[in-house]
Amino acid sequence: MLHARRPPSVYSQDDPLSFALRPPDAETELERRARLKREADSKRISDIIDEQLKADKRIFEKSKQDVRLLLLGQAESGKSTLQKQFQLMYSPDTLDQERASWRTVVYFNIARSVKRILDTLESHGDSFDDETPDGSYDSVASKHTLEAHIHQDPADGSSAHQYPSPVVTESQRQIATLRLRLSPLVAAECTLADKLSGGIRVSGSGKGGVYVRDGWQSRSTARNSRSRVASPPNYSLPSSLTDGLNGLNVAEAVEEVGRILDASNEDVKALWRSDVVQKMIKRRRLRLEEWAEFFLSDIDRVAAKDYVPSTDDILHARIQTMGVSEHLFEVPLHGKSVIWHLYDVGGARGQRHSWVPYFDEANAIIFVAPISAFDQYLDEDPRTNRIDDSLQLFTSICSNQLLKNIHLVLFLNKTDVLQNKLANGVRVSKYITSFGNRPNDYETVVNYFRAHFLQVHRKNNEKKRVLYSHLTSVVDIKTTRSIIANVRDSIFRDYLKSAALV
Ligand SMILES: Nc1nc2c(ncn2[C@@H]2O[C@H](COP(=O)(O)OP(=O)(O)OP(=O)(O)O)[C@@H](O)[C@H]2O)c(=O)[nH]1
Ligand SMILES: [Mg+2]
Repeated sequence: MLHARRPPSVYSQDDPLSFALRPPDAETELERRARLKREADSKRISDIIDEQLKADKRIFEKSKQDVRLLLLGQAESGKSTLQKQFQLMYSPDTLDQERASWRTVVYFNIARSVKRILDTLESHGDSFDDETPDGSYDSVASKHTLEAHIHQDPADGSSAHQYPSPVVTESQRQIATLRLRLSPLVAAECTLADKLSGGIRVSGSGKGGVYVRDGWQSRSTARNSRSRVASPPNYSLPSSLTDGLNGLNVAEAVEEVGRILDASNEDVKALWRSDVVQKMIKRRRLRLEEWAEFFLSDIDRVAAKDYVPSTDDILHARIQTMGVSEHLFEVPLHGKSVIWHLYDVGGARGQRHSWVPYFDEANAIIFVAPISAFDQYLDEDPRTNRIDDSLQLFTSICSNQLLKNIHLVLFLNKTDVLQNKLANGVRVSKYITSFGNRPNDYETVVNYFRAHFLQVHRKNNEKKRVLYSHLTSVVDIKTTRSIIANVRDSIFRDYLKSAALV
């Protein structure tokens, strides 16, 4: 075999690239130095690019080890509240930084609740006949059979009935006066909604809720000024105060609403404590959300001049999520830290399409179902019972092929609200026919609903995956903290197995 001898040159004679890089035959010393410098510069740049590529690859490899947790469930189920609890546990500083911006939401929640109370009173002619025998409203309440998923008209007793009274009573006169005096606060509701949403209106937002996207906090941060202008001495607020709200920036508008609330404090209290409102609540003619009662019952504190939202206030404040918002946390594991991506989604029907792109990469889901909602109907579709909707949604999550191998956790939430409803005599069988004659106590009701969710899971579980279920009240810091620790450990166990780290 012939072995051709190569010329003793570093530049191959045949390789076109080497040929191109070959120094010119007649190179001066100056040209040689310039060429070497050029080559050194190119190599330096090339090395930097290589390093960058390696770093990107390392980040990519590392991000493959991140945990991606989806919080799913219908609107108002408690997903964002749970996200706040994660934040409180793993990134409390960021919650502190946002604290001031929650004042806008709390004021908005109060203004909206006052408006709802006044609207309901108006539809009843500002009076309420308490003499109607107990249970008479329930004769029109529709019933639901969970197994059959039958949707009927809710007619839940909240529809408007006129109680015409030829004589204006003292109580009606009082309400009419309060309505007038509270008009600046009611008018402020619209402005706050606009400031919070950045002017975005979402159709089908039910009770007229406000949707916010990720990062709304920076838009609505208001200075918590301690040197605010003193409140007007009485309640006769000039209409220019509210007319001008729209022209103010967010911080100024919130300060202005703070002044209005401070001045209206006694009127809000009088309305909230009035016999007619309390009777309507007791007889379920007026149904306020959890957060409305929470803030109205503590109006002296919230309406105070130097009000700063407490952590409890932040957990109770209500604002609807739009789309999907991602929150990053460093969660410790065996002395190292793992990045958790928490995806908090909008749960209303019109928002659910935005969840799907996150299914592929997710490691775990917490499905949040509010079991207190047996007597409520969807804002988006008033014919659908909310527990029924939760069960349908859970069915589609359990049966989704993309989610077959995902760690699945179920939170049966709002147990405190359920307890209150049952203690106040609300009977499950009025809304859910299949509940039948079972005792209307907490234990029985919880077991009944839990059994329905477990059944959905069992029927859609070819892969024999475990379902971790918890009874929760995610506004409660202490219990939620220990449940989150429990969920974290169970997710990590699966995570370590799949990462083959044990
Ligand atoms: N009392 C009580 N209130 C709760 C509980 N969980 C959530 N809430 C309240 O219910 C309201 C709705 O909760 P969110 O966390 O905003 O609901 P969500 O699931 O994020 O709703 P969307 O963003 O519309 O999908 C808030 O005012 C919460 O404070 C609970 O367990 N008990
Ligand atoms: Mg939310």
